[in-house]
Amino acid sequence: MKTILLVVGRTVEQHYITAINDYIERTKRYISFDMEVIPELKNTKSLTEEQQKEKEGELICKFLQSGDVVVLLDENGKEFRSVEFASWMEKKMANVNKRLIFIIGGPYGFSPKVYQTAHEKISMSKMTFSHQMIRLIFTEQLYRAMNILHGGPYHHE
Ligand SMILES: C[S@@+](CC[C@H](N)C(=O)[O-])C[C@H]1O[C@@H](n2cnc3c(N)ncnc32)[C@H](O)[C@@H]1O
Repeated sequence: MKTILLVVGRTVEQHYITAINDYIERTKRYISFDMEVIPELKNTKSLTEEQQKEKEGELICKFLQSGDVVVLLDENGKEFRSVEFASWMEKKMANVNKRLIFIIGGPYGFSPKVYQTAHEKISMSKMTFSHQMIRLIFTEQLYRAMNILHGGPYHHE
């Protein structure tokens, strides 16, 4: 199984880039994992929030292939403890043949079409984070999950 984190818009702040790449590299010790970036839209000032979400949604859907298992990161999704997320990942690793795609929305979230396409929604907290910050939170949790499954020393409880 290949695991992909699909995001909208490049990260420009160096402190996020360094930290996100660190967790991606650490996670790659355990699974095939990459972050794919859909370039940010141009001239968004002439678009309403709904139009921006629609256009971002079209680009997201274009990236998806049949057989993908699509999981949205969404404040209203299912919440896990870290050990529970590790077990959830373990099941996916056993059952998903091709690609497990986690998607982070743009600044205004997802279009209705993306919600319709998704198989599951996962929340990292009931609070809303920026679309940049959530990349770091998710990659850290994915690394933590892998470390838990391999009995590593990273997670304590
Ligand atoms: C700034 S938020 C968008 C908030 C927007 N109000 C909405 O309705 O989704 C940008 C993206 O970050 C992700 N995100 C933010 N907070 C999250 C959380 N607590 N759990 C999971 N994903 C989150 C989601 O993918 C969201 O689409």
